[in-house]
Amino acid sequence: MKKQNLVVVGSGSTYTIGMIMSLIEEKKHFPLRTITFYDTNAERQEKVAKATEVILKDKYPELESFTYTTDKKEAFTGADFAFVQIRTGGLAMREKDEQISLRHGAVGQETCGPGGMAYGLRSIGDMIDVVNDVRKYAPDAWILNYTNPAAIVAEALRREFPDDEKILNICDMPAAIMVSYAKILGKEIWDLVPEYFGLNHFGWFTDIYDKEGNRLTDDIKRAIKDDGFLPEDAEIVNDPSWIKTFKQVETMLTDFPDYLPNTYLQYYLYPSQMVEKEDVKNTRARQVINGREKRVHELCDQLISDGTSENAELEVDIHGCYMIRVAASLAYNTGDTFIVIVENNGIISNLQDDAMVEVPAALTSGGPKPFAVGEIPTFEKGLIEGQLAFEKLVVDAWYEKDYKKLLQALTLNRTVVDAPRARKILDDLIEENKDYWPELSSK
Ligand SMILES: NC(=O)c1ccc[n+]([C@@H]2O[C@H](COP(=O)([O-])OP(=O)(O)OC[C@H]3O[C@@H](n4cnc5c(N)ncnc54)[C@H](O)[C@@H]3O)[C@@H](O)[C@H]2O)c1
Ligand SMILES: O=P(O)(O)OC[C@H]1O[C@H](O[C@H]2[C@H](O)[C@@H](O)[C@@H](O)O[C@@H]2CO)[C@H](O)[C@@H](O)[C@@H]1O
Ligand SMILES: [Mn+2]
Repeated sequence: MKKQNLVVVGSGSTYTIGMIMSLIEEKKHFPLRTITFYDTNAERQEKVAKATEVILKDKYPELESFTYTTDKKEAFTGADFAFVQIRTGGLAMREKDEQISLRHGAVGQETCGPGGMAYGLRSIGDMIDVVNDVRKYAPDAWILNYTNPAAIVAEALRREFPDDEKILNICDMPAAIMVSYAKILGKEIWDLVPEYFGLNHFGWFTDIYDKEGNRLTDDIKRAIKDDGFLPEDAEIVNDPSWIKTFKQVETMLTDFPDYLPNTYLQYYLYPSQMVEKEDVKNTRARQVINGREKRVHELCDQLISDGTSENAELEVDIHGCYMIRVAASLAYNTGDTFIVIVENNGIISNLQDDAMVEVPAALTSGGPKPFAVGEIPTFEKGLIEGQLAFEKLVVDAWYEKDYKKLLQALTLNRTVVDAPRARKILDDLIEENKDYWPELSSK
């Protein structure tokens, strides 16, 4: 098995330590020769890198080298895989997005509605730069992207790099949901075979099977209706916000029983209820700053001062394992099935070809081979087409620097709807995003 050279882009991320633990857990499936960290923020990167050094010394002694750098050439030369997880504007800008939306009575969320639009307009330029930089020094590397909003980023990268067949955008949410299904069924996530369709953070499981072909969908639906639904992945199992989110699946399933929903549909199906639950002074970004970010930084400080990982609480999570299993399937041509984001081209037969859809695909060294979904029903198709138009308008607006298209996008979005409200939100977002968005043409 060829050992891989991995570069983590955005290595100062709050997810990096979990990713490292997952790389250690999964070393049989995805053995590494080298790990390199790349980040634009040297200080943020250094804390995570120094803690990573301690963990790797204890748990990955066979690794040939671990380095961290802010130099692109040094980072990307020789890479086989780039795992990309950047956040342009940081959690501080996420908080602004969420607060502005909420102040105008709309859902304040990282990737949905106005927050998703604002974040998308910040991410696109940096993501295009990252791909160009990786390609300059590692023309054949796989670029696996987690950077959000993945739907908007994927659409922009599709337009910018139409011939690049080694960029793959993925999301861990369907996998995190499957971890909960697996728990209900008394199985492992990797024993389950999903049938799923939609856009990123906007989709449905139509069926779940086991590897022997037994259909388990009704068992899962029954269990959710009888006992409710809870997160089970280590990263979110005790998080009150995620517990609330998973509980909402039961309501969605009662109202719309045909398919098992992605948790993110709560923001589009119950926007008023979501707004009522939120506190503008303590949106999700603030909870993450005081929660995951603080916890990860304290853990790094402890590892660095102890010089050993013996006493540290280190956990493997689905976020890291999912990315790694995807990479292993691409690297070693195993053809395993994962839910990934690809260009439609007839997969969903009654949806436009140029949509970036989230569907199961067999991952081979020749890339993802998605399975046909066929025709989808009117309700889900209608919802998807509205959301897709929103996403495409946002990317149009970034390229064309067009205010009008952003107003159209927000007005179309189910979390906003009202045109005067869309305009107020947009104007406030423009003010706060001066350093990140392109300067927009005429109002
Ligand atoms: N696709 C998914 O399902 C999924 C799941 C979890 C997180 N994410 C995404 O992963 C990303 C990281 O999340 P986080 O909460 O850990 O954020 P974070 O702010 O903690 O980390 C992001 C890191 O990226 C660095 N960075 C910013 N711009 C950069 C650039 N141009 N080049 C290199 N590095 C850069 C920052 O300095 C920071 O260290 C976000 O985009 C988040 O939305 C996606
Ligand atoms: O609000 P946050 O920052 O806690 O989460 C936002 C992200 O939520 C999803 O990722 C989950 C993931 O599904 C779960 O397995 C675990 O690793 O936690 C993550 C969140 O903490 C979503 O898929 C991402 O796109 C969001 O960025
Ligand atoms: Mn996601």
